Amino acid sequence: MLEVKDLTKVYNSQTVLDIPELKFKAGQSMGLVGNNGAGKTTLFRLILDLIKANRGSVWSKGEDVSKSEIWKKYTGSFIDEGFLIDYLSPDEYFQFIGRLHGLTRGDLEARLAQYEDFFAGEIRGGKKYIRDLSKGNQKKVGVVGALLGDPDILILDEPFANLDPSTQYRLRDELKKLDQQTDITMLISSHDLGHVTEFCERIVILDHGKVVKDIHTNTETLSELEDFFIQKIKGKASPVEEGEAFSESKE
Ligand SMILES: Nc1ncnc2c1ncn2[C@@H]1O[C@H](COP(=O)(O)OP(=O)(O)OP(=O)(O)O)[C@@H](O)[C@H]1O
Repeated sequence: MLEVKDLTKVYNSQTVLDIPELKFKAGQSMGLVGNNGAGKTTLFRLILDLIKANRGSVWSKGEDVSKSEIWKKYTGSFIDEGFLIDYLSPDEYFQFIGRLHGLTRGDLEARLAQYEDFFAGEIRGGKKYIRDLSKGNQKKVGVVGALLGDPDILILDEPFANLDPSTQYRLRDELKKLDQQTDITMLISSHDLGHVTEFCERIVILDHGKVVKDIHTNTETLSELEDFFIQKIKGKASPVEEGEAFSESKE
């Protein structure tokens, strides 16, 4: 479904991402974790063809994302506010996204109605431009915008950041529901280990641009992750742990 091959990104002579191989099968949900600067956003930007790799490629349903546009139709994503059109109101923005996906007004309203609780009455029907919304409310607009096209692949960079606790739980439940009820492939980065272990069947840890753990989520995963990051503070975390890689036969 989605495959990263021998992917390298270098900034200022420093290799910030180096992933020999990473595969996601259709319907899989992956939580991407790692400390600040680990390379999570860089990986997502490369998958979305927003930046150019120094080496390697990303393949979506058999197409090289840097050489094809087809994947854009079935991929929903929200990386940061740069994805928004800040001089529009949220409703205008949703209408714009709806038109991109060929949704009728009725379809759009039906899809937006599902997120009424998530919006908590602060997003729709107002006169504010997106640029005047709080960071958390901008995030709500971006995340829902990414979901409106009913994507096969969903990529969200730190969707829980800036959201109040109640909204974080709402979003977590929405993503969990999506994971359980659809065949969507989700790649979600987060600094909240609890949220991603709650609904992602697979957790990948990036450290200094490398995949150092690739875990099938189980009841021990949260404590394994906590232990990994605690060991990092103590300077004891191991480099790439051989044999931990997610089985390739999953693909
Ligand atoms: N445009 C750029 N120019 C130079 N260096 C960059 C650029 N973009 C990212 N980097 C560097 O690449 C590394 C990885 O950054 P990235 O944003 O991918 O990390 P991250 O895991 O998403 O971090 P965070 O958790 O803080 O969001 C960092 O050292 C960052 O400074």
